[in-house]
Amino acid sequence: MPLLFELTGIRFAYPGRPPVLNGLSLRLDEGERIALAGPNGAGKSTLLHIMVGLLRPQAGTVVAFGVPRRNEREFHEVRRRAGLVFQDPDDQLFCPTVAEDIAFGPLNLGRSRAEVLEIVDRTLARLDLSHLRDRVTHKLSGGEKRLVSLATVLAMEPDVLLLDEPGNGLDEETRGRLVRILNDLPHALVVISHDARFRRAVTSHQYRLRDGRIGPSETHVAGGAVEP
Ligand SMILES: Nc1ncnc2c1ncn2[C@@H]1O[C@H](COP(=O)(O)OP(=O)(O)OP(=O)(O)O)[C@@H](O)[C@H]1O
Repeated sequence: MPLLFELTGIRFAYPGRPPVLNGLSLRLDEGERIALAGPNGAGKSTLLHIMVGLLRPQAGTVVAFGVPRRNEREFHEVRRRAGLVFQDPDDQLFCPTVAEDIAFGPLNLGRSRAEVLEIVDRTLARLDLSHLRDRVTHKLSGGEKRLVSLATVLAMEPDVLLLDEPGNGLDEETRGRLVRILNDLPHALVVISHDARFRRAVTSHQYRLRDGRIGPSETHVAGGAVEP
């Protein structure tokens, strides 16, 4: 079985800025669940965007689902199979209502109207969000938007979830619910989070992005089980 993702020697700099990522390598295997931590501005979001081809590295290779990906056509399939939940839900949600936002992806994939209605209801029920079905998206609370963002991605039935700070702004109870939801999903995961407890709850391996590269989290290196 090929690796889901294999990034090697990635170098990326925003125009006119020093490199954010510099010689970064990362592998994600089938069913694997990894967390990424690291200081603000270390390049964690940038990395997820590179994985799905929203940004192109200046050097290095991205192999996704066993195939080297370089151009837009090659990344198109990656974006269908790897569902990216953006750090800011307002980047994800753009339809008038929650149901329309969740329907957008599957409709774009050519699913029939009847299938899409079924997917919308099933996805909302899976996340315990059925009560939000006909709400106006931009009037949802921050936490509700975050969960609806996840719903829009799950509705596309991806193989891998790439989650950028999915627990941000959620109250304790809702964050617990998100942990249960994520642990019930069969997907491979890459989760960015500054919350060590959340990372430990939903992933099995933790890495730290610093100085443009990924290494094991300090606590793993030190052999300790407890993170600050
Ligand atoms: N479009 C852009 N143009 C120029 N610089 C950018 C752009 N987007 C991000 N950056 C810069 O690149 C660096 C990495 O940003 P990125 O969002 O990937 O970091 P991060 O590790 O996800 O941070 P955080 O933990 O604060 O979310 C930051 O210094 C950021 O200011």
